[in-house]
Amino acid sequence: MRKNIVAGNWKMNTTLQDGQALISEIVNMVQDEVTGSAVEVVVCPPFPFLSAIGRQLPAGGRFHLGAQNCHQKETGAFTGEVSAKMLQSVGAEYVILGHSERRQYFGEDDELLSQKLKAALAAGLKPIFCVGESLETREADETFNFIEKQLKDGLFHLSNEEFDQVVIAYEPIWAIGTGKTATSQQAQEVHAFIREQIARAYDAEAALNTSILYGGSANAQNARELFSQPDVDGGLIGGASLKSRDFTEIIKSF
Ligand SMILES: O=C(CO)COP(=O)(O)O
Repeated sequence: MRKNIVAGNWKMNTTLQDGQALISEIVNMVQDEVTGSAVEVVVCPPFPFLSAIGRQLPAGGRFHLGAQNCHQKETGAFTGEVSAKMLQSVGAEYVILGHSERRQYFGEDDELLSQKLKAALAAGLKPIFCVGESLETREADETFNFIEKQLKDGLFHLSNEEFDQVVIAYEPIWAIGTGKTATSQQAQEVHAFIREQIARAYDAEAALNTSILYGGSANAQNARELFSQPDVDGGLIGGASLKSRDFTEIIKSF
């Protein structure tokens, strides 16, 4: 079901203590200041903090717990890895998959991501599936072709029922951590294109029902303008999710 979502991707940041202080501030601020608007908040801390941070989220409210990755297998001899089922068992509801940092630094390709998607869905997790082009691709005027291929090869193999559970995040690589946000027009253009591709691969209803988030230097100053676009249903926030005031302001931007 299409919802407004603000998700914080903490990446490899904070200690347990810093993370607990951060989430306690965020929960208090959001509870005090965000009253009416129907926006879901997903917090994605590093693996070791999931349980502890999850316990700090008020149950049954707008807060939800997410992880940043999972392994494609359910169990087994994969030293150092974490399965989707494990994440589910500590309270995670979402998992980010296909982030450009995973694709770039850990060699995750469409084939592997397809397996991870299946594993996440089988464990009852909702994937936040990321797509996005590099600066080179944008400058070569290949953005739409590139996104189309990422969706086709990575995501559109899912059944209708499986796809229903998926949130998509458009994260142009050139905007991640660079302070260079996509303009609201650039974001809207790609989001509308993604929706069109969903309609083609599934149907119009699936397209209308999918939440599509923007990520890449989204902050307290530009969130309102980005979120006002008709096909932008929220944000996947990196740096600004580590500052309680900024993250709360982004949540308040709806
Ligand atoms: O990669 C991101 C979220 O997943 C975006 O990161 P920044 O908000 O730090 O640019």
